[in-house]
Amino acid sequence: MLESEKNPLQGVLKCMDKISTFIQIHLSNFMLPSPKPPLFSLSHSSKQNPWSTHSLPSIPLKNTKEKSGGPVSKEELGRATWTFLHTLAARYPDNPTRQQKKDVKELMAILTRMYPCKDCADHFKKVLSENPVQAGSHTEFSMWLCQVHNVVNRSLDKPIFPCERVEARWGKSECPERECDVLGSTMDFSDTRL
Ligand SMILES: Cc1cc2nc3c(=O)[nH]c(=O)nc-3n(C[C@H](O)[C@H](O)[C@H](O)COP(=O)(O)OP(=O)(O)OC[C@H]3O[C@@H](n4cnc5c(N)ncnc54)[C@H](O)[C@@H]3O)c2cc1C
Repeated sequence: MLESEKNPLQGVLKCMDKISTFIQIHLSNFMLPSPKPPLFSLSHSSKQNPWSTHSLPSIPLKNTKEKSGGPVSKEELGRATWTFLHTLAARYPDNPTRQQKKDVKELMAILTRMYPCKDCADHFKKVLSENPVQAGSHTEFSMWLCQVHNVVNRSLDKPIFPCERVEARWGKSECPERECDVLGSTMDFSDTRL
């Protein structure tokens, strides 16, 4: 005698079980599709990206020595900060306003508190206390910055930079329509698109 003949409900239950399994398999296929390749990639090789013909162009990484993302090293942070500071000094006006003098002093003081390398910030605080900021003119500020950079260089056994060459290294490049001018006379900071 068959099982379903013993209990007619047994056959119905088995059938429902099969239907339930079928639905579960198809639902999971629908909700978890096979992984698709990324829309675009920073890699140089189009072979790695089968969708490359439909994607945005690859962005070449400028400096292959430096990492393309993630936290920066102490050296990268230092280079970027010195680049910012020397560029700022290169654009610093011959006759700064009282506010501009105040701003650069404050910027240096902020570095001693907030520079994201605690040892460097502490060391720079000491350097500043022995070499107070001189920002009375463009030449004064860029020379002062060169000298304090040299104090840091010396402490790290790095070569001393010849400060008479600071203008050649960091000096004003061509800035069409004075767009790099630190005076701010041509910049409208109230423009929210900036
Ligand atoms: C405020 C500050 C404090 C720091 N303190 C520390 C610290 O305590 N310990 C630590 O390990 N690192 C510190 N660093 C980082 C360190 O100074 C270097 O930036 C880092 O070691 C990378 O050095 P680099 O050889 O690539 O050239 P960097 O010193 O970063 O210089 C970048 C470029 O500036 C030019 N340059 C070099 N010297 C001068 C100068 N005197 N005037 C003008 N231009 C110059 C050169 O062309 C050089 O390639 C500090 C950085 C900053 C901004």
